[in-house]
Amino acid sequence: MSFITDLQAVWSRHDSLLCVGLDPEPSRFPAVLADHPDPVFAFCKAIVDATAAHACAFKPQIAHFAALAAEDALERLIAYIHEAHPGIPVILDAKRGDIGSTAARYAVEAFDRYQADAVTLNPYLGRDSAEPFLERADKGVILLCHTSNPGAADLQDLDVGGRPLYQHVAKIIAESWNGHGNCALVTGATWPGQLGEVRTLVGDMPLLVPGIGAQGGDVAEVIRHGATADGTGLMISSSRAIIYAGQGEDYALAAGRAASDLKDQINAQRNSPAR
Ligand SMILES: O=c1ccn([C@@H]2O[C@H](COP(=O)(O)O)[C@@H](O)[C@H]2O)c(=O)[nH]1
Repeated sequence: MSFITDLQAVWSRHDSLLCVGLDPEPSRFPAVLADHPDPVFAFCKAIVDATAAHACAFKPQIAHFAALAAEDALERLIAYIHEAHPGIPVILDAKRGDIGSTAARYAVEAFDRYQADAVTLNPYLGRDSAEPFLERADKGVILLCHTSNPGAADLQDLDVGGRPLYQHVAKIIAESWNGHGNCALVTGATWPGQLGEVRTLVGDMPLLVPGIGAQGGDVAEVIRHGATADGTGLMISSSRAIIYAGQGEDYALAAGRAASDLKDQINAQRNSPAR
């Protein structure tokens, strides 16, 4: 199995395009974890178990672990997801990008140390910077194309020879970097027009779409502009709106309900006659 085949299988098995983001921030943890000896792992594990049935992927963001010196918790968490919820891909959101020799070490970090199924990369150092990741044909390589933040337009929308820069990124990756069929692109939910342009340029390539929930993206717009003809093609990511849905002892239950509700909202749009 590979990242892409696992993703296609879980889209169908869980009838879900929802990617659950894991961004632990201890200041937002429920009081019940205050004296826990291993709070980051315990919090994330509870969220994973409560949301797994509704998820097509998990996306831990590495800075949220590294800032806490909790890389060990991240390693154990990914191992736990593979063991307890096999077949649900883990995307390490690390946005790596560096010269080839360093990129090779980042690939070892993501795929061998952390055992991630896919990793996010910044493509702006060019093809050689992505090569150590691209050559791992069973792993997913998810490259920033049009990000969800307000400043995304500053550079990514700049006109370059009659086309915005992000469209060049989409075309180059689809036409040249995707020789192993293991590429995907990050396109933010908060920029639905650009999401639609990317979909047109890259065919059925999977798109990781952050920006639903805390950043205010619109589910209907994402499905309308981003879904493939068969109603898949998307990993629609939400972190804070799911993992901090509840503050009490039942925080994991609340996260499970938030994930289930968002999955249902997404599916209602996938099945809408207006699509
Ligand atoms: O364009 C991008 C790329 C990555 N992210 C990451 O996704 C989550 C979003 O968290 P929410 O709580 O759902 O807003 C976070 O880890 C970002 O680093 C993104 O938001 N936009």
